[in-house]
Order: sequence, then structure tokens, then C-alpha cells
Amino acid sequence: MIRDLPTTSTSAVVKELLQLRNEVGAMAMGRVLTLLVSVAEDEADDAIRAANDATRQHPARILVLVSADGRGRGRLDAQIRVGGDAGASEIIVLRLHGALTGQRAAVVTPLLLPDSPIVAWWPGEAPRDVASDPIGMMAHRRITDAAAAARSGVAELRRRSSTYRPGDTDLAWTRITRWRALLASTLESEPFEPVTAATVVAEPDDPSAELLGGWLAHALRTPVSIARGPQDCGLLSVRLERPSGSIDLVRHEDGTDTATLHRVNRMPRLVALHTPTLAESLAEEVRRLDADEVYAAALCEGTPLLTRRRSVREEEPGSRGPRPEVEVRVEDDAVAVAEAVTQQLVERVARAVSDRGQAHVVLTGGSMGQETMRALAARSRAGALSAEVWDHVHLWWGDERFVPAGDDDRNDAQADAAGLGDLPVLKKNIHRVPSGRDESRLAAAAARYAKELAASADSRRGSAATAGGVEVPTFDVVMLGVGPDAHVASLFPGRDELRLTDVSTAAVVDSPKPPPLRVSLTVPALNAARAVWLVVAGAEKAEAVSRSLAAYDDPQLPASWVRGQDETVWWLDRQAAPTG
Ligand SMILES: O=C(O)[C@H](O)[C@@H](O)[C@H](O)[C@H](O)COP(=O)(O)O
Repeated sequence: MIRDLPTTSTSAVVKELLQLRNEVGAMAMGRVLTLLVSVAEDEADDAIRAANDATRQHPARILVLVSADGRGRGRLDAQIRVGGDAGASEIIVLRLHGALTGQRAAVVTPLLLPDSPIVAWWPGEAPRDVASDPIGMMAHRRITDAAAAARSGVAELRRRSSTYRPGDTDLAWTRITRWRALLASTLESEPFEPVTAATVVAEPDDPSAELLGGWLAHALRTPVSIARGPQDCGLLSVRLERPSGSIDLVRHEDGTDTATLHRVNRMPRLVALHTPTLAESLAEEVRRLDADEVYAAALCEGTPLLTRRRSVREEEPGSRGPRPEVEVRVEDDAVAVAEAVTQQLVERVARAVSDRGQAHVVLTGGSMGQETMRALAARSRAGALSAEVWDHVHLWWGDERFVPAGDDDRNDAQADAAGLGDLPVLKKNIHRVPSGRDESRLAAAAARYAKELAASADSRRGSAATAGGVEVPTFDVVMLGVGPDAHVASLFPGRDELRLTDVSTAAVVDSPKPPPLRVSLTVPALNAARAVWLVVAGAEKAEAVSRSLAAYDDPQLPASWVRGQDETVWWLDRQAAPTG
């Protein structure tokens, strides 16, 4: 039953309410909780809906104070809903106009039940100090939502922290309950090792990430950094570093409410990671009346300890201005492409060694990986670079198939067969990706490769500052073959690995191109290179090439994500080159 009372008074509302309760058969009002909602007009409908849903599981009266229009004469419009129209209880909506907007506590007091608990909720903007606000002062608990504030969510949390009083809570905190539960249960299982550092990756200015980081910093007494992920990605991943390797909880961005938990020596585990709706979060908070001490510690003691990192891939398309320049070079056929590429490669290597004392080159697998290795071996045999130069050359792979050492399927074995052994490179400078066949060992292999990359990271990239992040040598040249689906390395279309921003390697399972298990460098690791060269031949690649050239960070076209710091070159044969 719904009763509208336009231009009314609080005493008239009380009278009407008593009468309605009699008519519909009043529910027991004894100790029922009152949810006091303070909201602006444009947010009122959503808030009432969420409050109604939330209190279906946990019966409560809902008293909504809508600040309609602050100008003009004071006026009160009311609406009362009881029975079926009010879910589990009763809803009283009070629309305040003019001077009455400043007297919300006085308006609402006659409608409160003696001795019954009060929870105050500000779905949008909240007062600076909620506990000192007249409405907040009446309440046992005060629920804010930093994510809904008009100003920066992180700045809003700082306010909450500086004015915190027991009983305060924030829905940005409630939204991470499941994250906390998953991380806590992972740490409670073997191996019981201390966490030495942690990183939370999230969209910029995400208050939930801030609170999760604060919780980790306080609970684990460890350095925690917040790294920027792509705009609008929400809370993306958490990495906990331990001596035996890291734990990574990575949310899937495909709307499935799932995540993958990666741990050393364990199979990656698919876990449910539901992001609660507004009503669900509210229901969780309405359920308790005691102060949330864990929230208090995360907010007040943890968040001030956080450090901030910019991810290497700093912003998303659109916010980054025009697409970076790429160069396209076309040769007659695959052999000519390999010739041209390796001619440039030896020049770059010589220059790098003379300028910086070493050269780091990333090799590709696939058909062009073999073609370029054959050409490079021939150049080396012809004396293209002196032994002193070769002594300072490091070779890496952009990806590797996770099969046993020496298996014909391995990219390094194919490079060996194509003449790698003819290059006078020091054995210790040939950085092969760890081999194996067992999926349970894949994450550890990726982690080991990341460690090896980090050990070669030069100081210019600030190894200390990037602990737990993308630590790789500044590659002089990264060569990448491109698949007909536009994959590069083992970064396949639409897959989560493409969006990793703060790890240098990814363990890939279920690769659409066989074999299924692979280790790949990530986009930030590849893009840390001075030069990224996409090396492609064959008509079957033409479509992938032209679509990738026209795109920019398209999740369906991994080749459109890679680019070098100084240059990005597409080396194509005629068949792969776009026509016209
Ligand atoms: O391990 C791999 O499969 C590769 O490293 C892969 O990224 C390759 O470079 C492309 O798939 C192109 O391969 P093709 O040139 O053989 O098509």
C-alpha cells in the first residue's frame, strides 16, 4: 500500500503511519532496525530500490531523506509504503524542500523508534565528517561509498580516515570482502612463508584497491604498491611476493565473475569472484552493528603506507592521443625479409654494444623465427660482428612452448636447428625459457624466466623501484612473428594475458595454437624495448596485418598492442603486405 502526503508535516506522517500499520497488520516494530538514507533527488530511486532489496533478507524500516531543492520556502512531501509495496517492512520517503533541507535530523526524529538500532547510509555525497553530522550522530553505524563521491575516490577515503569514528564503514570496503577471503585462505595454506611485497593493480583512483592495499599493508606488515591498470578496468589483480614465488589473483574481465589464482608449483585455479551489487553490499553492512576494526586498521593505518606505481602501459586508447607511428617495410619474400631484418639487426647490436656495453635481443618463434635465425647465422659465419661484440650479446625469447628441452616443438630447439649454434654468443647469455611438460610447473617456469629477466634489468629502469613489477632489460630489438589471428609471442586474441600490466611473463594454458602450454613475455615487457619489429610473411597473414595496422590496443588483435619506445617496424613480404 502506498500513501502520498504532499505538503505535509512530520506529525501528520506519524499519524498516517500508525493508521496504515493498523490497516495492513503491523509488523513487530520492537527491535527492528531503521535504515536512514540521506540522498539527493537524482539518486533517490536507485537508493530506495537497493535499500528495499537489501532489507528483504534483513528486515528493517527504511527512512529516506531526499534533499529535493534547497531554495525557497521549507516544505515536506512524504510517501509511505507498507505491506507488499515495502518488501519486508515499511518505507517512508521524506522529500525536503527549502530551509527544511538543513533540518533533516529534526524532521526525522519523531519517526524513529525508541531503543531500536539506526544505520545511516549516504549512497552518494556524504558529509565531510559523518560521525559529527546530525544524522550520523543518531546512528550506530554510518555507511558511505567513496566510489560514488563526486570527487576522487581516493581523496574521499582520506577524508574518511581523518574523521574515522568506530561505526563508520564504506561500501568500497564491502566490495572487496571476497578478494580478502580468497587471499587470506591462500595465505593460510602451505607454504607458510612471509610475504615480502605486494602489488594491487586497478584502474586509477579506485578506492576499493586502496583499501585492499591498506588491508594487506597493515595485516602483512609488508610494502604494498598500487599500480595503475587500464581505465575502467576496476580492481584487476593482486600479487603477493614470497621467497618461493608469487601468488597472483587475476580477475577475468569477461564478465564471468571469475578469477584465476596462480601459485608456484600448483595448477592455476579458477575461482569465483563475484562483485556484489549495491543491494548485496548494503545487506552485508546492515547485518552488523558493531564497529569494523579491520576496516579501521586498513583505512587509518594501512592506506598511509601505500606507494604508487605507474604501470608501463600507462593509459588506454583514446586517452593517449593519436596512435603511435609505425613504419612498414616491404620485401619480395620471406627470405628477403629475413635478410633485411638481420642486416639491420647486426647494426643495432653493434651500436648497442658500443654505446651501452651490451645488447639484448628478443627472438621470435614460428616460421619467421627460423628464417631470421638462418639469415643471422649466415651473417655471423661471414664475420658480420666481431667475437668481442658477440660476447656482449644476450638472446631471449618472446615466448616458448612448454615442452621438454630439445623437443622439436620448442622455439629454442627450432632456433638451434636453424643455426643458433653458429653464433659465437656466450652460452650463459642465451636465456632459454625453462622447459617442462607438466601444467603444474608452468607458473613456476614463467616466474623463473621473470626472475632471470629481472636479474638482467639495468639500473636505468630502477630495479628497486619496480620490485614486484616489470623488471626487464631494455631490449634493443624485440622480433615478433604474427599469427593469422594476429597473435604475437603467446598473447592470443581476447585473452587475459594481454592485459597484464605489472608482470613481465605470463603462464599461458589452453593456447589456441598448439602446443597448449606456453610462457610468454607480456605487453609491458615487450613494449619496454627500444625497437619492436613485427616480422611477417605469407598471404595467410595479410588480413591480420592490415587489421592490426589499422587498430590500436584492440583486444582481438594482440599485434596492435606492441610498440617500441623508439620505433615500431612491420617487416613484411609482398604477400603479407596490405594492398593499395
Ligand atoms: O611459439 C610460437 O608459436 C610463436 O612464437 C608465435 O608467436 C609465432 O611467432 C607466430 O605464431 C607466427 O608463427 P608462424 O610464422 O609460424 O605463423
